[in-house]
Amino acid sequence: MGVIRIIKATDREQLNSLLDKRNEDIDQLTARVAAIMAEVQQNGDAALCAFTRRFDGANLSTSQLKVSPAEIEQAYTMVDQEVLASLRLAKDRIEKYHQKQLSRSWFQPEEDGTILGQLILPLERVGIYVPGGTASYPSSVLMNAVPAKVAGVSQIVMVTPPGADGSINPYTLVAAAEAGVTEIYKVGGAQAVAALAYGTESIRRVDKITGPGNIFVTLAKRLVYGQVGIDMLAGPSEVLVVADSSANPVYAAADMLSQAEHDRLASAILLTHDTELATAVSQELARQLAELPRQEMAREALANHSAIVITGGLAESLALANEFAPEHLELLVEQPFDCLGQIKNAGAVFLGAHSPEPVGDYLAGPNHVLPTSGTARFYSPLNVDTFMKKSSVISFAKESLRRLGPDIVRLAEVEGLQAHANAVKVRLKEL
Ligand SMILES: NC(=O)c1ccc[n+]([C@@H]2O[C@H](COP(=O)([O-])OP(=O)(O)OC[C@H]3O[C@@H](n4cnc5c(N)ncnc54)[C@H](O)[C@@H]3O)[C@@H](O)[C@H]2O)c1
Ligand SMILES: N[C@H](CO)Cc1c[nH]c[nH+]1
Ligand SMILES: [Zn+2]
Repeated sequence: MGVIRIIKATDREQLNSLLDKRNEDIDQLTARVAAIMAEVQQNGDAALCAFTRRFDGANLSTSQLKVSPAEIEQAYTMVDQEVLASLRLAKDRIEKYHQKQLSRSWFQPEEDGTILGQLILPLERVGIYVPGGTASYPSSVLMNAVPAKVAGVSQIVMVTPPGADGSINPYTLVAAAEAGVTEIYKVGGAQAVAALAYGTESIRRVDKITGPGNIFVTLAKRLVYGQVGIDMLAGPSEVLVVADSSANPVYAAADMLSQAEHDRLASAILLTHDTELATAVSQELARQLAELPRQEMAREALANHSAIVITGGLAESLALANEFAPEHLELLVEQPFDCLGQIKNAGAVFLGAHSPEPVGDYLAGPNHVLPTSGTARFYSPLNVDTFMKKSSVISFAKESLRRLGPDIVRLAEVEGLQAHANAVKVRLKEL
């Protein structure tokens, strides 16, 4: 038995267990997450400090939850200048890409003077979750804060778990300063999501929570949805590689491991009709895995949430990819653009041998906060619209009401809503 199982696409039972497993853990953990959130709702900052001690090992007083300007200044003295330049390059590319998404309010006049339109406005106060449990994620700071800034959000509140010494990774802090984050709090997990949703003594509640995180963060966002807005469910990372005989097994394995190393619950799947490639990728995975610092985590992800699936051909691989609706879909095939028209469900699609998934994680430009667990069936990547909301605008001219009023009255009466009809009738009498 290798580091990953090889199954046949005709083995529906195995395939279903792979698909269902994604929700198994979710059901088991929801109660635990709900209990954490109830505690924050009742005890505010004191609960935040207690959970931060328990889960992150950091002993913070309530007055230390908020990152001070001095801590940000100190972070700038600690970072490598080359990395800072790379962060700035990434920020620029992400900003340029997201500027293309910005929609503006519009107004459409009609001939008789009626004006219809849409106000498109930024949200006022958003909370961005930046993961920080087992790795640090300055890239996720940029992916959240840059589109928020492009949208025109004035208050961008960041939460991220501290290390055991109570500090935040300096690159995370510097990325936040570069991207225009306005408040930063040292708290992570479900407790941070609860604080953003309900508010505590030191964290004022927000209008919407965005950002990725582990299963605890993702379930917490699901629980507060409705009380606040959320972007999507962006949980443990996933990559699904569709490969034909032209694919390089070294590349396929490296790309699968790039996501497997995120989390024990991460998933890396290869769909191919070439059995020789399947064997070569399996061997490569074992070889490359042995050299990774986070091999323990990646090994678990490969063993429990991943597979190589042998399909009957490229068409079947693509159909199955749509069924998985993965966060990241890589097309390691000879003619990737020929496949694009058949893709229905994927957070992001990476075409060809020179588009490994980490290109998108860091600086291609598109957002790396993407839907997981099959939710790419209905969710989109984080984008500028996530940080905006719309109001319809209706200014009816006298002539429009005279002409269309009788239709409104008929439609209201057929619904049995006489008061609605009357609001038009009292005016029609005078027109
Ligand atoms: N889908 C996306 O767009 C995307 C993007 C980047 C990262 N990710 C994912 O983000 C995640 C980052 O995970 P992470 O763990 O490193 O950081 P994280 O910040 O998401 O989670 C760390 C927090 O989890 C909580 N936690 C840990 N164990 C707990 C337990 N037993 N009970 C209750 N709470 C507990 C703690 O509060 C801790 O502070 C990974 O799953 C990665 O794949 C997803
Ligand atoms: N692959 C992650 C999204 O699932 C994003 C990320 C950030 N840093 C590295 N990777
Ligand atoms: Zn990644």
